[in-house]
Amino acid sequence: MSSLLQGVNLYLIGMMGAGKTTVGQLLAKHLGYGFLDTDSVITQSAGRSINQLFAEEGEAAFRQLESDVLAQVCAYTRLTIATGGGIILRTENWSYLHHGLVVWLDVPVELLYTRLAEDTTRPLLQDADPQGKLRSLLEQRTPLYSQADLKITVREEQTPEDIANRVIEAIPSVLKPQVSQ
Ligand SMILES: Nc1ncnc2c1ncn2[C@@H]1O[C@H](COP(=O)(O)OP(=O)(O)OP(=O)(O)O)[C@@H](O)[C@H]1O
Ligand SMILES: O=C(O)C1=C[C@@H](O)[C@@H](O)[C@H](O)C1
Ligand SMILES: [Mg+2]
Repeated sequence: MSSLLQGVNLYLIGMMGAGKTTVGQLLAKHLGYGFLDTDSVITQSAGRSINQLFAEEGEAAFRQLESDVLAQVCAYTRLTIATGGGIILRTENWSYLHHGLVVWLDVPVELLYTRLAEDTTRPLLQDADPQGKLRSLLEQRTPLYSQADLKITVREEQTPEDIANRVIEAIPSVLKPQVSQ
């Protein structure tokens, strides 16, 4: 599989709680790739949590940091990159994402909500109706997530390892082997 990918980066996109970070780490291991998480790069370099960045600088400033990180990351190869759930919002980010193979982890809202119900680290879910918020964000974002090269629909019983394996199995369907002359 690594030889088919030829070092092309894998970008995981999808909603908060979709499993981009969890599955991305497994995929990197399977592919012999490095792993990066844009949210972690941002929080480490800013020395602040995502909640703090949203509260102190605002969402727009966070989105700018996210674009800056993505622009830097795409200069490297052999990486699996877990992105933030909103990376798909800026058109300019797509010019970077399309340098690699983009995989959408599509997870039903009910499952996202179960996973994140106790989680306080996602500022956009600090809402009176977090499940409704997830539903409306997914509705707004679905046309953007749909621009991925690959869509992996996730069911409740699938473990992160199952999902990583499904991604690996699906890669050949979007990458044609190069024919040697
Ligand atoms: N297939 C799975 N089965 C069960 N739990 C999972 C699965 N994938 C992820 N989780 C759990 O769901 C939670 C959210 O996963 P994760 O942080 O990987 O999502 P994310 O897509 O990176 O979210 P964000 O966009 O907010 O960074 C974590 O607690 C993780 O352990
Ligand atoms: O879906 C989103 O907009 C977000 C997802 C997270 O990964 C973080 O990037 C942040 O909480 C915003
Ligand atoms: Mg993540």
